[in-house]
Amino acid sequence: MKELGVKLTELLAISLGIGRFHYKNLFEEGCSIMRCNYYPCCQQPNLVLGTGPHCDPTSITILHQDHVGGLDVFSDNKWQTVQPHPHALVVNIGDTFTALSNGRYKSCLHRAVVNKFKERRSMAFFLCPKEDKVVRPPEEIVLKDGTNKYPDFTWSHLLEFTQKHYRADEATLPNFTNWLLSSKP
Ligand SMILES: O=C(O)CCC(=O)C(=O)O
Ligand SMILES: [Fe+2]
Repeated sequence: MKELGVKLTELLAISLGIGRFHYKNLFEEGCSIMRCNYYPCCQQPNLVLGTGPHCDPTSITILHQDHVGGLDVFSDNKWQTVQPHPHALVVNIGDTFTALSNGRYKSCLHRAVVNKFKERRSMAFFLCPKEDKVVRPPEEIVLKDGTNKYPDFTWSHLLEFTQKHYRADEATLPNFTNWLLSSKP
């Protein structure tokens, strides 16, 4: 999975007009995360969310959902179902890649809903940078954009923020930025 994730960063780098292997080093030695989600059936699915609305704080998520379905993404101002496909994986951009692309790639707001009749499983692979390496967009992009939209940070700091201080939601990145700037001496 990590190999696939790193390949995806190559495609993203090409699309940004920077060197294909620009992000390779950052991720190759990173300690990525695999999460297995289990959603039991629920008598009152309208009152419950399997996973509340959030953007993944990580860089790229590669998700496999079973045939039941329940993943929604927020797009064009509404929640839209991502239909499960047995031969397809879902790839989402996370907050760290938003920062790495100076905001050109937006992290994807999503959630998982439950249903009354069928339990559901999904597996999410989160590509993470090496913990102590600095997350910073490429110089070429910052020069073109005229500004660095986010302060430099390390994945270990964002991980700490989302594990100990803040439950990931749609505003993790701006809140993390404020936390980082206010906690710096
Ligand atoms: O179960 C799903 O489809 C989504 C899970 C998810 O968003 C996550 O694990 O971060
Ligand atoms: Fe997620």
